[in-house]
Amino acid sequence: MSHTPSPRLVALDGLSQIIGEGRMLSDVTSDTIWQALSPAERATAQRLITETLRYLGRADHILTPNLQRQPPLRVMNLLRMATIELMTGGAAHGVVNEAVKIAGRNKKTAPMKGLVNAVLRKMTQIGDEDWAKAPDTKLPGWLRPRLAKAWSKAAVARFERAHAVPPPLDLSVKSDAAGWAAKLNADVLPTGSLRLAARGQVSSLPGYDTGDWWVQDAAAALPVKLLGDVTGKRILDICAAPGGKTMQLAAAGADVTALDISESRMARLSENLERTQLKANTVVADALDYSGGRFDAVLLDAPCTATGTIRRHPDLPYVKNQTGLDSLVSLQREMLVRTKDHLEPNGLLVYCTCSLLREEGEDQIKWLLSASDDFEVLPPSAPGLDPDWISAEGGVRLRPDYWPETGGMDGFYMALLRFKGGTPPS
Ligand SMILES: C[S@@+](CC[C@H](N)C(=O)[O-])C[C@H]1O[C@@H](n2cnc3c(N)ncnc32)[C@H](O)[C@@H]1O
Repeated sequence: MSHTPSPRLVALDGLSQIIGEGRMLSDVTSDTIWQALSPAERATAQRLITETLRYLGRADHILTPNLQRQPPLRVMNLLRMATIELMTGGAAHGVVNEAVKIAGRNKKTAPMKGLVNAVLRKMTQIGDEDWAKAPDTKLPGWLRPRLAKAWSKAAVARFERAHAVPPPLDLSVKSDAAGWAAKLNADVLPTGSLRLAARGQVSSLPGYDTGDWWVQDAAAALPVKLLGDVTGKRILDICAAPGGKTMQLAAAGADVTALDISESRMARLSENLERTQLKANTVVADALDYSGGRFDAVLLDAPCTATGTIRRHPDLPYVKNQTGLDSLVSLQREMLVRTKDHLEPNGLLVYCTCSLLREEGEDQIKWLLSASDDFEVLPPSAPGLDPDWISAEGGVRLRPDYWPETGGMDGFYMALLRFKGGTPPS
């Protein structure tokens, strides 16, 4: 008898930790039990978790009329996972049997084997149309009203629609976008990123080994472009890891210093630089303590709720909360103010966050301008930048419901500012 755990069981444990304990998927997958799975099994377990979280609202809508009362969370998660597998092409017999077996393996859930079997058999009768008609997964209570107030209820429904669609694969290329688009059968987006329709093993695509491109959502690639021509400029990239923006800056000819507090994430940045044969000075430090002289430009990609990336990371709504938001807003403000110590007079600052919340975007720039006379917002310009994206205070607001016909984009906020020079040192 094999002692290796099944991917479905590992996925169920992971799911319960994400939904029940607010652990991040990236954290869960680093547990030792995941190392006992083969790479293909790990990919299956990860896909099961991601899809269950993505379609959880739909699964609950279909499951609820078949349940007299809500079963314990682990059983509910087992039913959700199996239902979603059934509705996305899983073989009925195998999915139902395995779910019943998993229920039987745990003392607490074993008495509910019959329920799991009966409910899932009903799920095998649900047609594709009913599944497609079921409502999208709703954003959580701490986030939904806030986003509705900022962007309207209709916009939030469109965000939820966008979150239900698996995102395309976007790449940033070192050079020759058109040539790489032809080799990879990709489209060149208006902002210059490549978009591949087909998903698959990224590392087996042409150009991966030679480091000609890296994975980066089109929205995440825009902040660096606001800096214009960076050739020969000294640029401090604060909160740089794993290095998507560092690589863009280095590829564009800047002399980059990449700083991040996390040693392990910085190790990934170094690996990425090595693969792409790009160069940057790397510093592991707390941005609030760093004093490394003055630069021509600073890019601050501040830590945030990452609510703009929910379509890529459907675990985020379970992991982040209101308390987290409040402390992130304070940290972002401290980091913004500290950029004065790193900028030459007239130096440029790009502030950005992958958040859908005004609190971490528009409001931060408004706050900075009201708290200090040292900065002014400059009009943003970049290839493909739609004037409709420009917000009242002069930043750029990107949302997951933009570009719906070509596969959407991550939510992001960015603003370009000029440092006027500040108070001369006494
Ligand atoms: C949004 S991610 C950066 C993504 C990166 N700029 C890119 O394009 O690949 C935010 C980063 O902020 C870093 N971070 C969080 N707090 C920090 C601090 N106090 N000082 C420096 N870096 C910090 C995290 O380790 C994380 O890598």
